[in-house]
Amino acid sequence: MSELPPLELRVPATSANLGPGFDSLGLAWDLCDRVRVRVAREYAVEVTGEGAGDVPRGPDHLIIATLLGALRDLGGPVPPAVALEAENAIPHARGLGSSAAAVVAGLLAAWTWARPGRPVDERWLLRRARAVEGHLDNAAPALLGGLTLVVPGEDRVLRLPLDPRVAGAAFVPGDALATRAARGVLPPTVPHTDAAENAGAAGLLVHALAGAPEELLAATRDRLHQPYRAPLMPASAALVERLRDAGAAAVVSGAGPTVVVLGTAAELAGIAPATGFRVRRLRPGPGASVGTPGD
Ligand SMILES: Nc1ncnc2c1ncn2[C@@H]1O[C@H](COP(=O)(O)OP(=O)(O)O)[C@@H](O)[C@H]1O
Ligand SMILES: N[C@@H](CCOP(=O)(O)O)C(=O)O
Repeated sequence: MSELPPLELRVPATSANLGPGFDSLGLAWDLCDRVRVRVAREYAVEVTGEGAGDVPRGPDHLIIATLLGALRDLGGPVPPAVALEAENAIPHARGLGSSAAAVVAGLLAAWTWARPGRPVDERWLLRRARAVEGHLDNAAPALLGGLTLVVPGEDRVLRLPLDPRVAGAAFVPGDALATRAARGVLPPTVPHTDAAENAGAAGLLVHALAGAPEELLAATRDRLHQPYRAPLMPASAALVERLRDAGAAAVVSGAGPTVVVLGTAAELAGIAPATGFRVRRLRPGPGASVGTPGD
């Protein structure tokens, strides 16, 4: 068991949905959590940065629980305990994919211990991620980086072309909102006209992100989730409206309450701060990586 090597992982923040691509489109950012795991005699968890005071310190820590469950699924080896050190940069419960990043970290660590030297089986990883998360639009870009598309119901992911001029600006509010709560307010059915608008906008968004950033404002309209969630995040909803009225392609990141603006770096240079939000400038980034410390 002690032959299992210590591992170091980096996993990015992600914005899922991007407006009309509910549960299907997602983008990885250059904002990463760093995690180290090693076999230990007793559980030990050291966390700095985001969520440091809130996350569990034992086997119920999301990364450790995911790692142990996945090792069992892969037929072991399951260590007696795990020591984990995390430097968290991704805010928790703000719509930037912190839980998907943690799940991808746990799954990649499990695969590396159980199948050393073998490239990760994407279908296995996505199936496991969906079992924990319930949707894959964060886990896919967290794993692969860049812009990704998943088709709900299929454990398959496509990496889509992304114009290198595209960047982002995230407005992160102080208040948290659990994704589970934000999914809970969505209605079981939506009007046909709204579904049709979203289908068209999602297609236009793929085109805009591939090389037509001037279309981003029209391409980021959403009727499927943001209107229903607005009462849970009134300040974010008001900010989206204000930014869009001023011509910026603002959307709710994931299930919110972070607001993200998509545009070229030149367009985003003019973005002003908003009261009650921390602003973080973002660039699209690579997917998760795993190695041994010091690699
Ligand atoms: N790095 C992490 N380590 C441990 N737990 C985490 C980590 N990231 C997220 N979590 C758990 O997931 C919760 C947030 O997940 P969720 O509501 O899906 O929001 P989001 O993924 O948008 O940040 C946190 O409150 C915490 O319980
Ligand atoms: N499609 C999901 C995305 C949730 O993303 P998160 O970063 O808020 O966890 C949804 O909209 O519920």
